[in-house]
Amino acid sequence: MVANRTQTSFHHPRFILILLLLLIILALNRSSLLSSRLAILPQHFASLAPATILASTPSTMSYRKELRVAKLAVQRAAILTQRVFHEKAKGTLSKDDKSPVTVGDFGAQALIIHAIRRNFPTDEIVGEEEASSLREDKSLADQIWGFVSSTSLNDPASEEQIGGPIRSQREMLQAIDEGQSPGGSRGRIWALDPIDGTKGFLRGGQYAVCLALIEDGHVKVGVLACPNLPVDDSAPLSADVGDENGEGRGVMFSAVLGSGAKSRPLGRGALETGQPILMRDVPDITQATFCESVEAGHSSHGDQAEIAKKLGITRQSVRMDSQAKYGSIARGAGDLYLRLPVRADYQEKIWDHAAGDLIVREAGGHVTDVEGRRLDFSLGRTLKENKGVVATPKAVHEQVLEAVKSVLSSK
Ligand SMILES: Nc1ncnc2c1ncn2[C@@H]1O[C@H](COP(=O)(O)OS(=O)(=O)O)[C@@H](OP(=O)(O)O)[C@H]1O
Ligand SMILES: [Mg+2]
Ligand SMILES: [Mg+2]
Ligand SMILES: [Mg+2]
Repeated sequence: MVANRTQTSFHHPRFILILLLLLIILALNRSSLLSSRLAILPQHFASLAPATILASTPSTMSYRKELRVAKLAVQRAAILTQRVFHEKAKGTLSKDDKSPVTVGDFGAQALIIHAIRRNFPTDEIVGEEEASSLREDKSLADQIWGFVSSTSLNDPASEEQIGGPIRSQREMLQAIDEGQSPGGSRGRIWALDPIDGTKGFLRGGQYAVCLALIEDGHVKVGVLACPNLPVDDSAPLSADVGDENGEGRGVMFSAVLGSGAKSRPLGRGALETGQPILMRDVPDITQATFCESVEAGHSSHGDQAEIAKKLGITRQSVRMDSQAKYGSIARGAGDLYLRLPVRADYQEKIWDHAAGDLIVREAGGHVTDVEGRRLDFSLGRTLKENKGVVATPKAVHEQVLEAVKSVLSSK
C-alpha cells in the first residue's frame, strides 16, 4: 500500500509541473538570464518557491530597481563631490600612473559601493580606486571619513533604499576596496568611476560621477551625474562651467537598454522622473559641433582638427573633461565626440565609457572605436580590443568614421 502511494505521488501532475519549472530555471540560469537572482538561491532557497522567482522576472528584465539604486547612489555621491569641489584642499594624491585621485574620488566610490552591496550583494564591481594608500595615510582617511559620514540624501526613504550611512571608517575602507573585480563576459558587473575627469575636477572644470551595469558583457543601465553642466538641455555647449555658486547647474543622465535616455536636474532629495533626450539631427555635417578631451595626452587634438577640416567643420571644438562629453552630445547640445588615441599602448578603461556609451546609443547615437568596432565591455577592466572613440548620431556615423580612417591611415 505504502509503495503504491509513493509511486502515485511521483506521477502526480503537480510533481511533474514543479520538476519542469526547476528544469526551466536551471536552463535560464545556465544562460545567465537570471544569474544575479539565482546566484543568491542557496541563501534564500527555503523562502523562495519557484513561482516567486518567475514572478520577479519581469521587474528584473526592466532593471527598474537597478536604475533607481544607481540614480540614488550616484546622486548621493555627487552631493559629496560637490562639497569637496568647493574646498580649497581636496586631499590629492598621485597614483602610480601619475594621475591624481582626491578625497572626492575615494568618498564617492565608498558611498556608491555601499549602495550596490546593500541591494545586490552578489554582483561584481569594477571600480577605478582602491584603498591601499589610505591604510598608510590616517589623516587622509580621516578627511574622507569626515565627508562620507556627513553626506546623505535629504529624503530619508531614499537614503534607506541605498543602505543608509556607512557605519565606520573600517567599513568605508572595505567598501572602497570592493571595486577590484577583474570584469569579464559573464554575470552582472557594475563599472564605477567615482570622479571621471579628476583633472577637470581639480581645475574647476567639468567632471562626472559614472555608474553602469554590465550584464554578460553588455551595458544594460547607465547613469552619469554632471554637477557642472547646465540643467537646461537646450543650453549651448560651452567649456565654461558658469558662476561660483553653481546656479542652474547639475544634471543627471540615465538610460536603460531598449528604453531610451533621460535627463533630469541633479537634486538632493527624492528622484524626479526626468525627460527623454535625443541627439540632434545633423543634416549638414559642416555645421556640426564636436567635443574632445581637455588633456592633449588623452586624445589627439591634432588628428581631431584634421578630421574636422576634412568634414568641412569650421566651428571651434568644445573641450571638456569627463563623460560629460557623452551626456552633452546625447542631449543634442553638441553632435560628435572624438577621442583619438595618442599612445598606442594605452587601453581605455571600461568605467570611462560604459555609462556614456549606453546613454548616447539610447539617445539615437552610434558609438564605435576608430576602426568602427563597437566598444567591447566583456574583456575585463579595459577595452583592450578598441582604440579611441567615435560617437555620433547614427545617420552621420559612417561619414565621420570614413574621415577618421582616412586621417589616421595617412599617419
Ligand atoms: N593616456 C591616456 N589616454 C586616454 N585616456 C586616459 C589616459 N590617461 C588617463 N586617461 C583617462 O582619461 C580620463 C579622463 O579623460 P577625459 O578625456 O574624459 O578628460 S580629460 O579632458 O582628459 O581630463 C581619466 O579618467 P579619470 O582618471 O577618472 O579622471 C583617465 O581614466
Ligand atoms: Mg583617475
Ligand atoms: Mg575616468
Ligand atoms: Mg576617475
